[in-house]
Amino acid sequence: MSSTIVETSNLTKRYGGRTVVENLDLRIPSGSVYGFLGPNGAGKSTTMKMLLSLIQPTSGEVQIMGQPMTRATRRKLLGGIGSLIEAPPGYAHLTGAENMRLVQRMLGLNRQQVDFAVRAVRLQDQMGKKVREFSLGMKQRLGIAMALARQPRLLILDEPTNGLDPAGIEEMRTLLRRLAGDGVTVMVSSHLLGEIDKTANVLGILSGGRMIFQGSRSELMAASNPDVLITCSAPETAALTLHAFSARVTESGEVAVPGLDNRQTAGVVAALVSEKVGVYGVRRQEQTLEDVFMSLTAGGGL
Ligand SMILES: Nc1ncnc2c1ncn2[C@@H]1O[C@H](COP(=O)(O)OP(=O)(O)OP(=O)(O)O)[C@@H](O)[C@H]1O
Repeated sequence: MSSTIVETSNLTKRYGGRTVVENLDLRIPSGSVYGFLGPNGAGKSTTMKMLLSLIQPTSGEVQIMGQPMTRATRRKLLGGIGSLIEAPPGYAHLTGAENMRLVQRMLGLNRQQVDFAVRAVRLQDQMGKKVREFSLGMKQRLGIAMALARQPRLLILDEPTNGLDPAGIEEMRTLLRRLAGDGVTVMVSSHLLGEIDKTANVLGILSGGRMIFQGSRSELMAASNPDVLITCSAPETAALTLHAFSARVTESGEVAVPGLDNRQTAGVVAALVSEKVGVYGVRRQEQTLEDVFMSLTAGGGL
C-alpha cells in the first residue's frame, strides 16, 4: 500500500488568463495531519476542490490512495473521502439528529456509523437542538460528523477554524489530533499558521498558487536563514563596510545582515576585524515558526 494518500503532479487551475494554482506537487503522507497554509486567495480552496473533483483541473493529475482520479474511479475514490468545504452544511430548522438522519439515508449508512461520527465530534448530548441554536463551533463539528459518518480514510477540511473563538479553535485541534490517532488522514487548510501548527505534522505552504514549502515543522525551521546580528564597537562603520550584504543597524544598535550562511558569516566577521571594528558578539536572530511563515509568504519563496 502506498504511504502517500494524496499525490498531485503539476496540478494547475486557470480561470480565463489567470493561473490560480500552478504546477502543484502535493504529497500527503497516510496518517498525517497535513496543514495546508497560505494567505487568503493563495489557492487553497481551489486545490481542495480539485482533489474532491468538484472542479476540473486545467492540467495535471490527482492521485488518491494510489489511483488516478478519473471519471471512472471518481465515485469509488470519493467514497473514501469526507470533506467540509465552505460554510458548514446542515439545515438550520432541523435538529442535529434530524440532519444526521438525512445524511444516513442519503449515504445508505447504518445507525452505528452515525453514532460513531457524532461521538467523535463530542456532539452526542446536543443532537436534540435545532442547528440554528448551535454555536459556530458546534456547526463546524456537525459538518465534520457528516463528513465522518461514511468512515473515510481521508478528511479534507477547508478552514474549519474560521470564525471560531480560541476555545473553539482548541476544541478543533483536539478533535483533529484524535481523528489522526484513530488512523484518519486529515488535510486542513488555514491562513493562520498558529491555528494549525501544533496539530499538523506536515505543512504545505501555498503563496500565489505555488507551493513554496512542503515538509515538517523542523524542516521549515531549518530552511529558514535568519539574520546574523553583530554587536560591535562601531555599528555605522560596520554597516557601511557590509553595504554589499544589505547590512543595517537595528534599533538596539546591532548590525543585522540577512541571508548569510556560516561561511559567509565568518568572512563578514573577518572583514570587520580588518576594518578595525571590535566585534563583541555574533548570533542568529531568533525566529518563531510564525516569523518564518510570514517572511516566506511575503517574499514568495525560500
Ligand atoms: N470560479 C472562479 N472564477 C475565477 N476566479 C476564481 C474562481 N474561484 C477562485 N478564483 C480566484 O482564485 C484565487 C484563489 O482562490 P481560493 O479560494 O482558492 O483561495 P484560498 O487560498 O482558498 O483563499 P480563501 O481563504 O480566501 O478562500 C482567488 O484569487 C480567487 O479570486
